[in-house]
Amino acid sequence: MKIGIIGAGAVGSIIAREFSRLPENTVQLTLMARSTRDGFTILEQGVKTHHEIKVHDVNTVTGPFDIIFIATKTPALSVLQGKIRDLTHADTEIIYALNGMGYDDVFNSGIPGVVYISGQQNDDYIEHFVNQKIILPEQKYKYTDELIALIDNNPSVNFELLKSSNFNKMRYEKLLINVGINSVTALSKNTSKIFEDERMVKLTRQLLDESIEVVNQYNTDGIVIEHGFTDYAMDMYFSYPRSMGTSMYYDVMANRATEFKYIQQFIFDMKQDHSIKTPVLDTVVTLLQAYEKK
Ligand SMILES: NC(=O)C1=CN([C@@H]2O[C@H](COP(=O)(O)OP(=O)(O)OC[C@H]3O[C@@H](n4cnc5c(N)ncnc54)[C@H](OP(=O)(O)O)[C@@H]3O)[C@@H](O)[C@H]2O)C=CC1
Ligand SMILES: O=C(CO)[C@H](O)[C@H](O)COP(=O)(O)O
Repeated sequence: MKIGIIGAGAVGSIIAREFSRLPENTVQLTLMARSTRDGFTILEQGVKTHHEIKVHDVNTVTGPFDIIFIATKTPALSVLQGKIRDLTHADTEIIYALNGMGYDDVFNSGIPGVVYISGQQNDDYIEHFVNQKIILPEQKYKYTDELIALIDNNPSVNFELLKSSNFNKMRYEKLLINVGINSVTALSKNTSKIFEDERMVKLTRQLLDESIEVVNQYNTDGIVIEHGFTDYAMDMYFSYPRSMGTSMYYDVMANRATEFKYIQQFIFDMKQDHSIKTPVLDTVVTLLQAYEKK
């Protein structure tokens, strides 16, 4: 089976590191990014390890692959639209290893994923904080089912690639997790340290409460997010290392475009009338929109 991973940052490198432990006679792996390099270094629990997994310039690669993981940032999706034809065949399964919602139709055979991998790409190494898990919708997959079986039968691969019949709810929950922490870390330009401040906790809770209300009132998937989800999300944030940022925080710190269009803006756009007052969400979206104006 031929697997391509586009994106060799915090998420793509962890996927590549784990899948590279699958037997070569079952999986041929190609890791791609915007530029070529001979490998990458991951810092985990204070230890740096170099992995000699070649990163190819995506523009020099031709497929076709049976499975492609897209682990870029969402602004790259439009750039990849032209390239993807060279990398796929009629049955290629394209898995979005991305945060956010609203981009599923960019590729015809796109499969959404809920990504729980937390890390940060620095200049010469990638810091991995917690989790290595991707959840997919419960359905039959020609190639991905085979990959899941290979992972399950290889104890050296420490990666959870799961299917869940509860996928739609999990996806909204991950979106809400990102709306909460990504907004406040990006806009304060600070890491999870901000949750030492009671006012930041209160603000984040209000943002989550408003966003949950929007999701519950307007989603068309029959999803109900329990109001206790705010406590669950806050407990998750409190458990993060204080030095851990979010992908949106790192984007803002590096003065890059953010993924707000498919995260905060997606929830904001769900509102079809003014029956729900969402002052914190509205302010967050306005500030992130203003940040994008270059
Ligand atoms: N970081 C995190 O903790 C988490 C991130 N996510 C989500 O996962 C996705 C990936 O995030 P993350 O790994 O942090 O991102 P990074 O910024 O660390 O890495 C992005 C990678 O995509 C590559 N890339 C960007 N544009 C293109 C392009 N046009 N063609 C080919 N490659 C491209 C970059 O290439 P190059 O290296 O050459 O610059 C880089 O390797 C995002 O949607 C993010 O929100 C989800 C959960 C956690
Ligand atoms: O859920 C996570 C940890 O696994 C996320 O990494 C965390 O909530 C921050 O968001 P991002 O996905 O943008 O890094």
